[in-house]
Amino acid sequence: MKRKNSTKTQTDPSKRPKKIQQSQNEGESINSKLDLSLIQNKSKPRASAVSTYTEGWDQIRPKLSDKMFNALQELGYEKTTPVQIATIPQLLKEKDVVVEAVTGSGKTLAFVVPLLELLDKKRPVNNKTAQKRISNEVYSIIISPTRELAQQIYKVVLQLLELTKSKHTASLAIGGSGGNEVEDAVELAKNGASILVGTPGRLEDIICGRVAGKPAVVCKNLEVLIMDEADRLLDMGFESQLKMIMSMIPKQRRTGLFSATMSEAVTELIRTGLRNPAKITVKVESNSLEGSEQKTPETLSIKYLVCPADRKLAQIFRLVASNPLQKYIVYFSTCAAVDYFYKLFSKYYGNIEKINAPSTDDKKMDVVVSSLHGQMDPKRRKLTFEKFTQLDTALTTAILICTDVASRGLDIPDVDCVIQWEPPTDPKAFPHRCGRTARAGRNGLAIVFLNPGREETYIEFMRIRKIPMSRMSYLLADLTPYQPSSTSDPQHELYPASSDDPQSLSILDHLRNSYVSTDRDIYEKSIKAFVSSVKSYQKHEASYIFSFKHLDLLTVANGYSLISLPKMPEFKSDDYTTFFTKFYKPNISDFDTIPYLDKPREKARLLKLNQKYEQKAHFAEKQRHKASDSAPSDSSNAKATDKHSANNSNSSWSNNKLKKLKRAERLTKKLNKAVAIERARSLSASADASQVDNIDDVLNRKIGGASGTSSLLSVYNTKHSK
Ligand SMILES: Nc1ncnc2c1ncn2[C@@H]1O[C@H](COP(=O)(O)OP(=O)(O)OP(=O)(O)O)[C@@H](O)[C@H]1O
Repeated sequence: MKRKNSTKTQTDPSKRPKKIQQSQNEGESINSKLDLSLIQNKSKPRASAVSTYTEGWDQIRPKLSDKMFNALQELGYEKTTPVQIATIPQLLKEKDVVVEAVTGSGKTLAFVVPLLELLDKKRPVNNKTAQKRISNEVYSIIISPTRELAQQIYKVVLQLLELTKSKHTASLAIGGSGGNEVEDAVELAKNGASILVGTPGRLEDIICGRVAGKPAVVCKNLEVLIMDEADRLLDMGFESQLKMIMSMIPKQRRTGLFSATMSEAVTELIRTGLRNPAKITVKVESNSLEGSEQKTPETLSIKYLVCPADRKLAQIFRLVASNPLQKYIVYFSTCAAVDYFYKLFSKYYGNIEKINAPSTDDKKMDVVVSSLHGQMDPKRRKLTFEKFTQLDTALTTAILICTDVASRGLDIPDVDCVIQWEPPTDPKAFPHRCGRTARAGRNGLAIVFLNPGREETYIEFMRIRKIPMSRMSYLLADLTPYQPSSTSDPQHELYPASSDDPQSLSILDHLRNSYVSTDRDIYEKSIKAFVSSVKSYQKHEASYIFSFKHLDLLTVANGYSLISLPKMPEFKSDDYTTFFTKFYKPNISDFDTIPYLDKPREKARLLKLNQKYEQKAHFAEKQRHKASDSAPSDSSNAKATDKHSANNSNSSWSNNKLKKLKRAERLTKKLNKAVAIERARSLSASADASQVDNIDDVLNRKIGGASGTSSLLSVYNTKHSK
């Protein structure tokens, strides 16, 4: 892993790619074989620190306009990257393109530059033409799968429009942006925008008129359609929107599909939406895959770390401790897992809740934790993304915890390390996640955790897909790499026995005791996170590697610092006992007693709980009346019972009565409990929220385990207190 004073890299001009093979022929693959020898450089990278520089912008044919050339120089883009030198001429020559090039290789400029140049050539906007132009005309559409990526592309477009002093305009069309959709559509209908950048659903609304009742824009003179992350657009189920948009725009247009990974599904899109496209594939010569190319940038080092699921958290904390003042992205598979681990990380690093708040002075913090996932409010997503992007790692360590919503296309400068808690369910997402680091020629490290055993096959699985990985050593508590002794059990070749690294597991107990069992919000999040992650594991496309039946669920649960196991069919009844004996010795017997730390929320919860018990009590009383009305007298009942046991007869009448009586007896007991609780509540009704703990004490004593797990815990506690 890169140390703080080691550097990100810049290519020595003398070591520029020796050979870039290009084909101007349609349908022929363009193979840019790159010699990516790098040199260390002590300074922070500049925008131009692209190790894959090839030719100058002036080498592009047909030539770029002077104003575009100058704008690119002004932005610090001194040379083109291979994908740019290969793609821009094709689009300028009005050819359709399908472009596959590794992450961080500069695909955005590869379509934005020719798009602006084409519009200036084919649809110039000046005083004369402006009069001829239909006011709400759109000349170009760029489609992106996510809001964040659309916003990022939009920024690049605006920057170049401004620097080239273009009269063209651009507009952002993304769902849930917090704006008024109707107003936006009316504004577009009035003034139009030469370029629309957006997500498929929102673009479809605007183009097909779903918002304003009729199309907000006129597309009959549309020149260029770009679909970025094309395979992802299809994976996300946007095919119908894409088809609808394509049906509303002229067939005589230029179309470009871009991604770092192309899938089978894209073939159909190419067939229906593109006309004889040039296929451009930028390949990277691999050092690790001998004689072959790889599908990830050469400056990206991908490592796997094999360890049991309950050591991952400690490994991450140790990694961060051994490499502070860096930017980390940690991927989880579900939104619920992100929410939970965001809380745990923030608590662990001691800056909970300040992080995503707008007014925080991040610079004062040592470790800034933030989170991002698709179910977050769009405004918060935007804010978090911007803040993480702007954080300066000279002053702070920054950790972004996220789902795959942040795996595609996002260009966050200076991300040093990407950590994957587990491989993504869709193997295609893997290089995209890794590719959030090592962008534009900088060095970067991506680490993926693998459970020992079957999951280690993933290394070969990725190698076949031209994604090389190497092993990373397990970090010990003193932050040195683990080295097995010659006498070590072969099972512990990759990581030590838990008895040799007790700190790794004691971190989990610390988190449980300090946070999960003291804050109901975190406790509930822990359960949701675990359940959602287990479900997600079952969805792995490579299910023969990620075999659910081989997953050690109890170790996974321990890795989540759970204090109770959720009721899931996947757990056998003795799993509960195993968990509470082997992994966690609970110090809590009733989960109803865990309070929300947020006082109004806790008050509302207690009120609800109270109502629940009142209802139960009411019901119990009704049942008792019913039972005593219809039951024979005690003596006759006793007689019946005696008779029943003496004769061992199975008279259905007496059996039913007996059951009813027993039920009534149970309900009466519950009623008595509820009455006692009610009494305790009315005593504390006038008490303020600070007395909540006392109420919990009462609850703790009076209410039995609410779930199967709590009863088990009670059994466990009883046994141990003996
Ligand atoms: N010619 C260039 N010279 C220097 N930097 C460049 C050049 N072109 C692009 N970059 C920078 O490279 C970074 C990555 O570019 P971009 O986001 O377009 O990559 P990408 O290929 O689209 O990656 P992904 O597949 O992850 O979406 C950006 O920060 C961009 O500013």
